[in-house]
Amino acid sequence: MTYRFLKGHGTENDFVLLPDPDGTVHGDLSAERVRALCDRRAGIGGDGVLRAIRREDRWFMDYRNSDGSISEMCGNGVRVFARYLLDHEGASAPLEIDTRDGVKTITLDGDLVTVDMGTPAVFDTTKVTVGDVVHEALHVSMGNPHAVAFVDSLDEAGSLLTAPGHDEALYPEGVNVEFVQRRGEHHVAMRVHERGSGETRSCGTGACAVMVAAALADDAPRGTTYRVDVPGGTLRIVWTDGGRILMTGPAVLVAEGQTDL
Ligand SMILES: N[C@@H](CCC[C@H](N)C(=O)O)C(=O)O
Repeated sequence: MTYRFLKGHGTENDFVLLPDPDGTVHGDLSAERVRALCDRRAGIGGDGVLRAIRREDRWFMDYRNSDGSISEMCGNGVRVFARYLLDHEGASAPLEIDTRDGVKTITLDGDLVTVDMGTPAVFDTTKVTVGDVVHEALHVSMGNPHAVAFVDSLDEAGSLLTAPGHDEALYPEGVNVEFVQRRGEHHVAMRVHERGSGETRSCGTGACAVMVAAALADDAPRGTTYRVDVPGGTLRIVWTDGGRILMTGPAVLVAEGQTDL
């Protein structure tokens, strides 16, 4: 069967988007299909799949990592998803998108897309390991799990071809690990190993977790905007007086086509 897809990215975190308004085109969307679509040599290529399902008055983002696993939330993905709804489904901002982590509100700032990512949950510190080196990391949930480790140089993250070691009991379903280097006042840079996708060029929820860890370490007043550089670009993130995280960044659709993968 041939079906429609679009390809897009947010700070080079890239996705295959599958329009499936009635939820009937893709059935259960097997992990095998997701892996085939995300394969960078034999498929379309992507860090994950965004399936767009219409549910009564809202669209639902069914997000899958490139290994076929399901995650609660994808920050870059939801901006790309919003771009699709704005450009192809007649939506206008502000708009609401349903996710496994609840409803996210989207606004526009010129070409950039802002997502209200909700309230972070901050837990105790934990440990992550790269080779023999143990790093202290802060456990932050942005709906999905993160461990944020500050380093003097992003090279300390190593190749990130394999997942950093982590506390299996704390993260029974795996964790996204961010390594952060300070670049200046309210300015950090990060690399990430994403659960289910490996090292990616950006992770929106990861950048929010990093901002939260940096703001807590800096004792920064609420309302301070942080610049978070990722290998694929820059995100701007603020922790509001109301305790919510707002993330602003690009969202681009680059291709559209038909596939029978
Ligand atoms: N790239 C995403 C996060 C995708 C999900 C993550 N790999 C997980 O398993 O939790 C983002 O931009 O937030």
